Amino acid sequence: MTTPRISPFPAATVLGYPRIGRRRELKRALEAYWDGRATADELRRTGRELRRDAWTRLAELGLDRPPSNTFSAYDHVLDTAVMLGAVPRRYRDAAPGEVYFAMARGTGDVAPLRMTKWFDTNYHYIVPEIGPDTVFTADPGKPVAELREARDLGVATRPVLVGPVTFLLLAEGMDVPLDRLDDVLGAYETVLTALAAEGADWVQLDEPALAADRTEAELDAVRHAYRRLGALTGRPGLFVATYFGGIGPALPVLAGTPVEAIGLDLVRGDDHLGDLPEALAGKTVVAGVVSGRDVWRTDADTALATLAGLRERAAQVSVSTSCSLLHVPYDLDAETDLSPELVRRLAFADQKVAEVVDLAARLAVLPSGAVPAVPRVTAPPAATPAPAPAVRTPYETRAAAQARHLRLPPLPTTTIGSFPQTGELRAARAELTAGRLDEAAYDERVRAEIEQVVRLQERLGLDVLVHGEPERNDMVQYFAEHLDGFAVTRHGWVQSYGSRCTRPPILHGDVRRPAPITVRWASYADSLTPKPVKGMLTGPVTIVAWSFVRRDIPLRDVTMQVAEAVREEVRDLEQAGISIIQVDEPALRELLPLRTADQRKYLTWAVESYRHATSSAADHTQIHTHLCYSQADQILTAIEALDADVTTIESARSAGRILPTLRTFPRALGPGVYDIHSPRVPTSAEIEKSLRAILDVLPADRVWSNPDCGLKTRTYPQVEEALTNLVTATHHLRDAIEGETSRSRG
Ligand code: MET
Ligand SMILES: [Zn+2]
Repeated sequence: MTTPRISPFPAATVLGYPRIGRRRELKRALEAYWDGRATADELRRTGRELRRDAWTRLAELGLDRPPSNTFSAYDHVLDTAVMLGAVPRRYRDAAPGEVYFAMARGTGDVAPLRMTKWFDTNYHYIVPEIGPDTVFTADPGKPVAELREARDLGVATRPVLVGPVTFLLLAEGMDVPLDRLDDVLGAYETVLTALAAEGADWVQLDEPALAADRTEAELDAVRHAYRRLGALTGRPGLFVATYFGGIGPALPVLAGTPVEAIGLDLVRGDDHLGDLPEALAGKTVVAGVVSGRDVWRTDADTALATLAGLRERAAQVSVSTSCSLLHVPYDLDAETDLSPELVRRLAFADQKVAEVVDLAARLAVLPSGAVPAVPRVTAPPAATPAPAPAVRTPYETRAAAQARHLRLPPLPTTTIGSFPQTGELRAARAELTAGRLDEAAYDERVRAEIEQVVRLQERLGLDVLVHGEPERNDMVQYFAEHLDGFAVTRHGWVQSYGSRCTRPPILHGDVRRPAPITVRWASYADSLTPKPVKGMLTGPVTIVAWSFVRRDIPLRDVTMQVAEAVREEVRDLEQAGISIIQVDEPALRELLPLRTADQRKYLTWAVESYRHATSSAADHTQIHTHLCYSQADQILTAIEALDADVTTIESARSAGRILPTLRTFPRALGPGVYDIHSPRVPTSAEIEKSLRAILDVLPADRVWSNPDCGLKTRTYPQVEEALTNLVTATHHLRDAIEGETSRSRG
């Protein structure tokens, strides 16, 4: 084994940087390309410009040797799959330039790869498919090209790759994905060699999977992987970045391998600090003291104390972000509407880069051995509402009261809330924001839209109607805009997946509801029709999950404050005569802690907050909840504990895989019968088949018929056709059920 000659790791760094563009240039370029309005060359040019801007900006901010290969045309896990040659056979027929997007988005005939959330973030990655006979053929093209591209601009960079262990653990298609480790490592060796030949002195391998519970066998795989890569001749320096939490037992394992640098998330995983293994003495510790997951300014004194303490124990300490800055907006300076008091507390990506640079400078002049005392911060007392007596009467009693009150047919048909957001509606909203349209005129447009949506649903013959959510730009932001304690940004976009971005609100103070939020829209819809109209609210957990949340009081207390506001809204909807109220919690699973030991505590307060929000409802008021995205099976007990009368849940997209686990669910359920993510309209035969599969596992008197999720990303023609088919299929089965009931009554 030859010991590589490796230059010192930079004193300050970031693990990654946003890539969608300050004005969402990548989003626009991708969508233009997909619609045929732009060529592949134009798309490539946008990519090059965005990379150039990122490297230049990082250099301006004082960062030496920034990361490269953090750009992605869609997703970095997908990039890794392609780099390793793991392209499933069914995509190989796509035109050469189209294979990548075929995997991400599907083609006319082939469905895309599955997509799911990246650890406990709201970023979604494309799930690689690895089978026993996947052939790994390394293609270092992308990381090598970016390294070269940056060098041509005069910037030396550190290529970033998803690490082999995390890559395999995220893949599906094998019972024990790590069985393929040696084959994958062969491909990584080729890539590392190519990068070294191109002049990379360091390569960053991201292993966030180490922040979750890992078995002994998995830790053995980590040891094996980094011993093997470490033994490679002529390789670059290896920096293994871990993040999203402490890595516990994986730390001594990593420290026992030849990797030169180890990245630790010291924002979430400060439990590391107590027992840093001796072996770190020879390593560079890349200390993630600046949070990459939130928008708060770092407390410099606390961070400096941590860094100085670490320096006593490691060969070198580099100051870093806790994870990639992918999860925060670009630049606070672009925000002109935030209050100065709030701005003083905030840091977006560029401000965080400045923080790591500044901390590194302060650490450098701190005499060695000097460990500043950690300042004590006392959290302000919070105004948390005491949980309400969170029990409704037993389900059977409620269900009977609701049946009398609502008189719904078997297999009631409904939708999840949103209807298509038309271009006109978005334009009207933009006009309102720009001050070219007044509130009254805007409200008129919204009402007109509500009326159309109600008429459409009546025409389609749906049983429980919705108002269609036309007033909402987003299911969280809309509530944030109407609650005290939140601020919303103008340009604070964060990539959610592919070309999709969200603008998370900033929850910075005590939450209060100054006035009813949704009541007038729901009441208006209700006034137009004799059919029941379902009120539509976002649940407390989802509101906090999709916001940047204050850290001075526990998340549980923040969530209870939000729950109190939702509770007031539920009460007001009920008083306005709305007898079905849906409180959505699609993010319940997302906040689930990565470590099993922490999960129960979270689920307890999450459920408590939901029940606080909904438990004041009268017996005859039917509470619905909605969850989407797969993996609901992992938290089914908590979903049951929400105690909603009706739970609608995504099922069609994942081909009914969740159904067997629902067999014993004690209350009514609406597993989706129509995948709203696809522009393809399902036939009534297909929907009937889905419904039959549901009726195979659930009693007919507890089943609802509805799509997987809201319809706002679809077009009206698609929605009309799909819902027509949904109603036809449901009526067909309903007739059969009613026939049976009358026969058995004899
Ligand atoms: C991501 S869940 C969305 C639920 C919401 N009520 C909608 O229909 O859009
Ligand atoms: Zn949904």
